[in-house]
Amino acid sequence: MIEIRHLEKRFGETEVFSNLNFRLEDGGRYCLMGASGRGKTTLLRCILGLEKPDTGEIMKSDPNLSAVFQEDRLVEFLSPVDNVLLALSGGRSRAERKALAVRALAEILPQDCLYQPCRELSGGMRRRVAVCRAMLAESSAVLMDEPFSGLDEDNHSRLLQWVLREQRGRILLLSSHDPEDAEALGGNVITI
Ligand SMILES: Nc1ncnc2c1ncn2[C@@H]1O[C@H](COP(=O)(O)OP(=O)(O)OP(=O)(O)O)[C@@H](O)[C@H]1O
Repeated sequence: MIEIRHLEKRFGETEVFSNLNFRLEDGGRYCLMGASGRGKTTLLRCILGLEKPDTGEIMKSDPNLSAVFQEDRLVEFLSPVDNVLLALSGGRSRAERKALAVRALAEILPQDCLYQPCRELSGGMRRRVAVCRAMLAESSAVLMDEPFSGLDEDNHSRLLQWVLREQRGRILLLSSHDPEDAEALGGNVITI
């Protein structure tokens, strides 16, 4: 569970948002919507603890969150498989973790990309790696900032369906400008 109470954020004299209130339930799917510049990225950064709100509270029942940022933040010289492996915690053998990463990536990327350095991949492929890494990480919530930007329609809907299948009872909160994403997430829209 993540609960936001009376949240306010300003940058200097500029108010980004104020008196923001909502609650995200475990297993819930939520689409964060709002015109450009309304503060979606700032809000996600506040929830992730990367930005400090000026007033209000953010309560999390579990602090382990995973994220996809607007930029991919991949390790460029590593392959998709190795990037995803970096996010997989211990508890399983390396061979098991690798099998998990390969199986997941093979569902959303062409097979011949799995072992290429990420810097050689297209923008859309890199996006899919970033999404896969966040979804496979152990976390209680996955926060994604416009995760489908740069993807064509086919890959967009395939990746979205894959994300929904991989949710595993966690909170899913993603920002998007696309009403079809909101609909696919069950119509739970948080407007900012
Ligand atoms: N570090 C910062 N310093 C000053 N102003 C900032 C900072 N970060 C964001 N802002 C401002 O806060 C406002 C909200 O920005 P934010 O990136 O959160 O919006 P957004 O809704 O995610 O936009 P988009 O849909 O274009 O990604 C903007 O006016 C932006 O210029």
